Amino acid sequence: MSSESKLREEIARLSKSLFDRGFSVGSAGNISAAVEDGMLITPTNSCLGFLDPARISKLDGDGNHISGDKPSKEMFLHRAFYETRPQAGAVVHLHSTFATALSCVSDIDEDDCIPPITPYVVMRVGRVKLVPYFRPGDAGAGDLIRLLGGRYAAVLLANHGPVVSGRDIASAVYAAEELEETAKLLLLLRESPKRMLTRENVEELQTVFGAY
Ligand SMILES: O=C(CO)COP(=O)(O)O
Ligand SMILES: [Zn+2]
Repeated sequence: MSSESKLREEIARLSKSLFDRGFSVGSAGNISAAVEDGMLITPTNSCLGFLDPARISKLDGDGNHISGDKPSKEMFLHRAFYETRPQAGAVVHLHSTFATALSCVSDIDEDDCIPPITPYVVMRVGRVKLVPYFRPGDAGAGDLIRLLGGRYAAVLLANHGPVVSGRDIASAVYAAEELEETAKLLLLLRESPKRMLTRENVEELQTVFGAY
């Protein structure tokens, strides 16, 4: 099996895993992975639980649709990550419940909207930036992500949901899950006085495990 065929299978397998555990519902969300001559991305209006690997869309390096079903309308978000983060090999966009709930809260810190409450969010996701609301499929959100210059591996789209990049498809999926669980903790603890990780704690994690 070619490496692209394996990647197609991997996208379908991990997408189904996310769907089966309720990280995505209906036809929400999209997943992409970089390939040598462009990228693979889930088709628009497809359900992450029932992808046919052979029908996953392929775009060339300029974003032209070259094969498979019609690509996700959020291809702009995905391309913005690949263009600004050369280390990114995959991107996951979800409407996962708690991260999306947090994206609708009006008083979150735009520069650190998923603050580090436990170590794994530092180790797998890093600091998360809030991107203002755009209609789904509006290329403007991609333009804003490009303006961030690759400083964030993940962003939260206001009133919409997270977009998370990783070195490969498994890392991007794990990071999206970690972001969701952290959003859940933050909302569970919203009314409680909290002991957050300190700047020293975060720096130690970045030194030992690498910065995201
Ligand atoms: O999450 C989505 C829109 O933001 C789903 O869009 P697509 O079905 O075009 O991938
Ligand atoms: Zn969406």
